[in-house]
Amino acid sequence: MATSLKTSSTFCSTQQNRWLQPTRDLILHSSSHSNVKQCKSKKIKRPASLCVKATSSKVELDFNDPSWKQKFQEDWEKQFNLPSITDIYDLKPRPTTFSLKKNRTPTGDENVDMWNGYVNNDDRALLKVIKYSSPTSAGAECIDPDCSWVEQWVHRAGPRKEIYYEPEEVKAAIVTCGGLCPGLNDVIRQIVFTLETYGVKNIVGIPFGYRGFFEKGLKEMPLSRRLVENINLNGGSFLGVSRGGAKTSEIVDNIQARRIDMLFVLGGNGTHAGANAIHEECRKRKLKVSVVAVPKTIDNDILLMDKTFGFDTAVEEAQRAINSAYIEARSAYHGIGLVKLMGRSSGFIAMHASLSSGQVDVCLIPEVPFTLDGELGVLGHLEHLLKTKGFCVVCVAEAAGQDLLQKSGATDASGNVILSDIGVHMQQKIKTHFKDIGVPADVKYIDPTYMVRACRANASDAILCTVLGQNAVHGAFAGFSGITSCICNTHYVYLPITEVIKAPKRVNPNSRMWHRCLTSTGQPDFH
Ligand SMILES: Nc1ncnc2c1ncn2[C@@H]1O[C@H](COP(=O)(O)OP(=O)(O)OP(=O)(O)O)[C@@H](O)[C@H]1O
Ligand SMILES: O=P(O)(O)OC[C@H]1O[C@](O)(CO)[C@@H](O)[C@@H]1O
Ligand SMILES: [Mg+2]
Repeated sequence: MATSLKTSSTFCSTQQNRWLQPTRDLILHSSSHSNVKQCKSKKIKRPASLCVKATSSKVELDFNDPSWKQKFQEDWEKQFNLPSITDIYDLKPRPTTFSLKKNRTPTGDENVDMWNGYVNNDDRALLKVIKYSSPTSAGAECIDPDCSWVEQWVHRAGPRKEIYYEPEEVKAAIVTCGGLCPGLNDVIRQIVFTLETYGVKNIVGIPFGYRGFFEKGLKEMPLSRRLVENINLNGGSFLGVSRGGAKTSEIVDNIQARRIDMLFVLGGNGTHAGANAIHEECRKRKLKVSVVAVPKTIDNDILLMDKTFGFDTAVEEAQRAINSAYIEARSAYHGIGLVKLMGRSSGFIAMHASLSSGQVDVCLIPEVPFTLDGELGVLGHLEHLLKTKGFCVVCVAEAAGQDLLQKSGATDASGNVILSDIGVHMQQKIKTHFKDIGVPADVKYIDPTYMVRACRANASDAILCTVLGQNAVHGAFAGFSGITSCICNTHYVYLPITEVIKAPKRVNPNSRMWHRCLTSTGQPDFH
């Protein structure tokens, strides 16, 4: 049996704790009748999880081959190579116009050559820094059976000494798509500031997401440092956002008609897929356009990066809801505080808010199945908590426990599944349960919904936004396109969009972070 896993995310093999993360499409060959699985082509006996085939690059890894590591790294290099407008055009670079050095030489020329503040195109950052000694190490991400150390380098972000656009001739556009997220205005602001520093004069905002490219009556907004100076003081998006309308061809017609040279796209998974489609279409039409994305989502569900901007702020806001639930529960006789937090496909906000607040007794996330009823169910544990400590707080991620609910089958304008309401369901179940067993319980349910994202970025997000926004502009001037500006392993890097959109990032139930959360809540397994 060959199972094609169209994902670059860590995926759990048949053996728990054994996680593989070669960021490419993988084919897992397994024999259906035995626990010992074989690599189909080589007939090598080893667990299924260790038979890895990189289909996208047609490189099959055979770990008995002494040069497998070199092959892996060559393949990695190809995968993470940054697409550039120089791939389709024979372009001559020019010296950059970006310089922070204000001192001038006696002749009045900027002393650009002497300044060493540029990033070399060959600079790299390491994506992973832990050497796991065994696949059974907590959170291990292994490539081969011995969990060998393999360097996985990605391209360092920042200003280059040479650029591929004449700033005076550039028209740059910014668009914000998907749901709101703290920090959108900070990124818009920094993109504008940095473009102006290069000398760009023609900067426009596209209103209301991708819709602004084709909806009649929506006009582009001229942007300048003066106009965006204070927009970071408010949440939301200065340009507006929207979902739906994935009309790549029309969008690119519009880009062509408006003579846009650089497009900065702020958004989540969907937006990145859209940005990559625009980049591909521009390439097909041989347009000299750089499409650069900046990963935005409170959900923190984009692959490979430490975090997306807005996530920290959302967690901080979520903490306030948890604190209110705690105070309500603590002050009531047999109080049960229940908080539902956003996260379309992953439990990062719930896990981090539970950890940071320290007030949560039970944290439920979509990555870890649970039951409500029965001996091992959540309700029984709540009974125990009321008996032993008199009150409790539950934090549930919106995508958790969907298997317990009827599916609506509905989708939003972008095609995202509309989730059934686990918060309301749990509230009812808890009330009914305690009524049935004749134990008083005072349930206080809080759903902070949009409050966690319709706010201004906190300090750490504001800094992240500043760096990512600036680097997005540096990336475009360096000629890259189809890339995203992000933070990996604490360093600022560029990744090809294709590598980050293969699947949504999800909480690894074998990670130390989830285990830390369990230690903090003290909750048992609920299944
Ligand atoms: N596969 C795709 N190809 C092209 N465009 C897409 C694709 N998926 C989504 N889009 C477009 O990207 C935009 C944003 O998508 P979506 O609503 O899924 O938000 P998102 O970027 O994932 O952010 P959020 O984290 O808020 O969900 C929409 O206009 C949508 O039409
Ligand atoms: O803005 P909308 O369409 O209500 O979408 C809400 C969704 O957007 C997010 O805030 C970001 O993806 C999710 O956490 C949530 O499920
Ligand atoms: Mg999305």
